[in-house]
This record gives sequence, C-alpha cells and structure tokens, in this order.
Amino acid sequence: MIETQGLTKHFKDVRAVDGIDLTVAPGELVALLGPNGAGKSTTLRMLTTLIPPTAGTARVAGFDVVRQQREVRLRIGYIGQGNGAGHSQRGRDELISQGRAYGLGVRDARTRAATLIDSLGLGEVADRRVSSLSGGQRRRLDIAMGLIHSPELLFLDEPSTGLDPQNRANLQEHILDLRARHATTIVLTTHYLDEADSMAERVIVVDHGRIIADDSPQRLKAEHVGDRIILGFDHETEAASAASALGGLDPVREGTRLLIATQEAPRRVTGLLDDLRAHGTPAAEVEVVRPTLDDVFLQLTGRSLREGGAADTRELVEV
Ligand SMILES: Nc1ncnc2c1ncn2[C@@H]1O[C@H](COP(=O)(O)OP(=O)(O)OP(=O)(O)O)[C@@H](O)[C@H]1O
Repeated sequence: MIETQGLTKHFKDVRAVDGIDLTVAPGELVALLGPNGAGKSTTLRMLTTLIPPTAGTARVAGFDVVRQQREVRLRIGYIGQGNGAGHSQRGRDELISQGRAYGLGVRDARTRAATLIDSLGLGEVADRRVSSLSGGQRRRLDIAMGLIHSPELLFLDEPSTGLDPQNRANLQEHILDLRARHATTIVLTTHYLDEADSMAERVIVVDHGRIIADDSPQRLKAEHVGDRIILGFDHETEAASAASALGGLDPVREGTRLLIATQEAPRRVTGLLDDLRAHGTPAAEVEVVRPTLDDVFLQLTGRSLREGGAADTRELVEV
C-alpha cells in the first residue's frame, strides 16, 4: 500500500526527513511515533502529495506521489492537524458536499454520509452547526470527511491531540471499529505512547528524520528493554542469600532489593517466589515492572519521549 525508498525532505538546512525506507502492507495499522520535530508530519505530507520530496521516491496505493498526485489523492483520506470541516455549515451538509467534491452523486453522497455519521457515533450532532460541536465530535467529523470517498488508505496526523482522555479513548475506539469494518489501511502519527501501544500492531519510531525502530509494540519492548522483577527483603543478609539462590538469573542487589531482568515476568514470578520460599528466604515484597515504549525510546536514544509523565505499566503483587 505504501512503498518508499530513501524518502527525504530538507527545509533549507533542516533535514526534516532523512532517507526513509518504508513498506506498509494493505490492512495494516501503523503508528509513527516520535518526539516533536522528528519528521512525522513531514513524512505524512509527502505521502499525501501535499509537499514534494527533496529526494527519494514514494508509491502510495500503487501510484507515484510526485508524478501521479491525482491518482494518489483519489485513493487516500488525510486528516491533518487542523480542522477540515467549515464552521458555519451543518456536519451532515459538510459531508455531503465533500462527497460531491469527490465525484459522488447526490444519493450516494447522502447514503455514504449517513453511514459514516452512524459508524462514528455522530447521529445526535450531525444536523447541528459544526461550530457548536465539541473537540472530540469535530475530530470524528474530520475523520468522516476523510473517509467519504471510501479510501483504501487513511492518514491521521495526531488525531487525538488536544482531546481530553475520555474523548481520546472514544476516538480510538471509533478508529479501531472503522478499521475492523472496512479493512482500511491506517497510518497515524502520535506522540502519545499509550495510543501507539494500544492501537497499532506496528510502531515505527522516528527520530531526527530517520526510522530507528519498526516492530510490534510487544516485540519492541521485549527486544529492547524486557521486564524486571523487583524483590524486597526485610534484611540485606536475606537479600544477599536470595541473590546466591537465584544466581542463574543474574540478580542485581541494591541493599534489601534484588532486581532481575527477564522476559515474561508475570509468568515467572510465581515460580521465583516458590523457589525463594523453598530456599528459606521468602521475599517480603515483589513488583513486576513492564517496559513502556518510552523505555524503548530511552534505550535507543538516551532521551525520553515522555511529555507530562505517562504512567508506567506496573503490576503490584502482594506476597
Ligand atoms: N515548512 C517548513 N519549513 C521549515 N522547516 C520545517 C517546515 N516544516 C517542518 N519543518 C521542520 O522539519 C522538522 C520536522 O518537522 P515535523 O513537523 O515533520 O515533525 P513532527 O515529528 O511531525 O513534529 P510534531 O510532533 O511536533 O508535529 C522540524 O525541525 C520542523 O521545524
């Protein structure tokens, strides 16, 4: 569905996108994740024919983004960071006009608008003026606008930025639902780690205009970081004795605590606690720490992606 080779965009001396090779198969949901200024939007703008690459090539839905712009545009939906819908119109009318602009007949445009209004949960507000809609409703209307011509491929640039957590969750649900119903290929950008983690089966981490990692969230976390089991003891002597009992796992002792790097920590922790009990040094506390995509980014770049401190995925277990 997407194939790029050495895709590059320079703005004067800024290398916004620096040689991206990317293949996206039909039906994939891919999240481009990266800090501000990483080159995510610029990549999307090249793939949607809005700006030409400085170098490299990109084919989208089978057509070249420079030489066959019209063909590409007919087959994609693009929801940028601003609001697409006009403010004084009613949502339903906006959708119908957009459908007409893509060449649908009046009846088809109406039917398609009604279907999208239904599937994006806009039934109660579609006949109100766009200016009266909430941020989350406006964003869903934007998505409906991008989908009116039934594109094979949908690009969403930071769909949930500016929405409160409830509206974000609601929007994410709608996007996943649309995809399940229509098998649309979706490429979205985000700097919300949890959004990339929960929605995308494939996360492409971008930094300084380059792809630095590309895999499923689960594999990225397992390969680059892994889980940790943290065991707490009442006394340092017990921790030291437990460390020798668990020698094969290479525990690192910090005072009364043992840190063990492992895979599949939640599965292993019960056996580990049983072993310690059998050895006569039962743990007083245990904590399983699972990595986040931020840990992956930190591991790869030495910097954090996190803005505003998203919560760790921790599982506390009473012993
Ligand atoms: N029209 C432009 N003129 C000059 N520089 C630009 C232009 N557009 C983007 N840039 C620069 O290119 C780099 C990449 O920007 P881009 O918007 O693609 O990043 P991003 O990853 O989408 O960031 P954000 O998460 O903040 O949207 C940044 O350094 C940005 O300042």
